[in-house]
Amino acid sequence: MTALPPTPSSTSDDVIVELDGLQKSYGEIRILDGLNLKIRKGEFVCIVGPSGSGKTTLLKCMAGLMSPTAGRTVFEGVEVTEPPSKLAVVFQDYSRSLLPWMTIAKNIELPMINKFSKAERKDRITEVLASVGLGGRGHLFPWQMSGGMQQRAAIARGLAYQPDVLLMDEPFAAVDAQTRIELEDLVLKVRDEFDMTVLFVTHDIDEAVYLGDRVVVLSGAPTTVNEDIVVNLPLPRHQLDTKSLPEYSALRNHVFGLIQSAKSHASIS
Ligand SMILES: Nc1ncnc2c1ncn2[C@@H]1O[C@H](COP(=O)(O)OP(=O)(O)OP(=O)(O)O)[C@@H](O)[C@H]1O
Repeated sequence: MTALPPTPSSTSDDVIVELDGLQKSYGEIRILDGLNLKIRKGEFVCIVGPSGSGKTTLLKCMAGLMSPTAGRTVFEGVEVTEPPSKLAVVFQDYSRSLLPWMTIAKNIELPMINKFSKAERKDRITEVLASVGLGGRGHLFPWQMSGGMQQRAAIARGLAYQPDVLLMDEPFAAVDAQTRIELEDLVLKVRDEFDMTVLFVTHDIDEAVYLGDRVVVLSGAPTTVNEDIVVNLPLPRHQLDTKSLPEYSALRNHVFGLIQSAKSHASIS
């Protein structure tokens, strides 16, 4: 069997996001059980875990959309107590995150209105639409676009104010398989273009191993980090070449095994 890469060393000066004993309970039920994690600038970190392990809860706490019960998230050296301006979130449900009565250009402009001049906003809209393959489509309304195009628009909106960190919660779960492949490669491209750190939650183990520089595997709730795996697959990733590598199969099998074991623990306890 191919040897698995080592667990990353977590001490580094260029840590951009740190989870420090993050705990979250809903009433009496503890979901996140003291998570510790360091994410370095420029990393693409995928988070996988069994259904109900608290992935969305974790992202909401990191984004300042929800307060933890204990512990904290530190973003660029500052404890998160409200949504940080240099952090953007892309959710799974693009149909609810885009406003249907506004064109795509207006949707993208909205979060920038009090931050940039009109001319700057116009330039940024043009730039991000081109980056996500929607150049010249800004005049369309969301309901005039396919699901894949709407999700591209949602990504463009996240990119428009040039966040340092992009949090993505199952962003491609609602699109067809072909579109999903295109969007995976799109997100790798914009990560490089915009020099961003990406934290990407997914159910899809293949997707996590394909995209990630690291894959963080969560246990079942009450959730801790089960394993933090460095993905040493060559860059740039390629849908066919990367997925044909024995190292790719070894990693995906390893992650699959961890999730299965977390699920069986969850059903026993
Ligand atoms: N606002 C809330 N109030 C009470 N319980 C909640 C709330 N939000 C989530 N939960 C519960 O917390 C647990 C974790 O939910 P969460 O959505 O974070 O998990 P997840 O890993 O993202 O799930 P999935 O993989 O199914 O999307 C679930 O049992 C859920 O029912």
